[in-house]
Amino acid sequence: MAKAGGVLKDVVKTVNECLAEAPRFGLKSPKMALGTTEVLEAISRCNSLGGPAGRFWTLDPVDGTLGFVRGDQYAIALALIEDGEVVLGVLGCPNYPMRKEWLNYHHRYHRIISKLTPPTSESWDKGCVIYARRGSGEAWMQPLLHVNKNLVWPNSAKPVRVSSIDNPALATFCEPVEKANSSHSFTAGLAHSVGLRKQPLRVYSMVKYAAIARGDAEIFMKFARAGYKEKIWDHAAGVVIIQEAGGVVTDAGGRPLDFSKGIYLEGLDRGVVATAGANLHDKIIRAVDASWDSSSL
Ligand SMILES: Nc1ncnc2c1ncn2[C@@H]1O[C@H](COP(=O)(O)OS(=O)(=O)O)[C@@H](OP(=O)(O)O)[C@H]1O
Ligand SMILES: [Mg+2]
Repeated sequence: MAKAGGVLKDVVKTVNECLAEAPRFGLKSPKMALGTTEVLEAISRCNSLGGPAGRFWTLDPVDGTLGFVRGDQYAIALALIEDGEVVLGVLGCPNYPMRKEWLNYHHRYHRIISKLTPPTSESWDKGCVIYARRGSGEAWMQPLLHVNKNLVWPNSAKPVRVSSIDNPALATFCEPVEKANSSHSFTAGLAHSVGLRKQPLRVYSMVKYAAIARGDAEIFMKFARAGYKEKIWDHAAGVVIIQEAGGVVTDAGGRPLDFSKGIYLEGLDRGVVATAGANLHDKIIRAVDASWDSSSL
């Protein structure tokens, strides 16, 4: 209980610190700091079940729970959904490495490497926030700088764009780390049939979406076991970010993910396929069709 009280105090403090920053974004701050009851009341208003009409936020406070507890990749994913369409997506990726090769390393190795390689002054070591607004044709990446052990968020976002690689032999595909979350054997078969030559990049969480948007990988595939229903908060932010960065995201039938049916991606056809471009996307979708019936999914 004492611990929960401490967390609540921290939450109230953080909420008020954020509200005090509102004028920087052209919004009004409340005249007085909010008390615990008011913050709890605001939180308990979060009861949307989604659906086709209206406007709501969807938040995954820790996406990639396993990655988080292992000190590896995880994401904080926030998206705004309006009338069933994702209109804004923000992905906080606190462990996203500056160098894409580091995404491959085992996290313990990565930790050692990052200790041995001090961050350079104008660059960053790890951690970024990626965001995009529907229809803007742009996605942005704000590096998180670690200054004197504190996270600093200077206003220095850079545009990100998907990779221009469309040759499968040069493309990297990423997928969930856990076999239980997506069939590694099915994606290995697909990879072989479309001519992907590189080892899969297995990364926890929606950092996979971030990797496609940043151009650090070209393909993301997830094929969960039959009966598993994907949740909107595990995809919404990533989908709009990849699309605005120039990529393609659909289900395995080539249809857009449907965020208008409540908390699940109802009607999702087999799995999720995100790619940097249309050519890779066509190839994957055709390969799924060709091999689906003989798969055990
Ligand atoms: N059985 C099963 N099949 C498919 N998907 C599942 C399954 N169980 C959970 N989940 C959801 O997948 C989210 C983690 O997906 P990842 O792509 O990060 O997978 S992995 O951790 O890299 O293996 C994970 O998100 P978090 O709970 O936020 O970690 C779940 O929402
Ligand atoms: Mg999640």
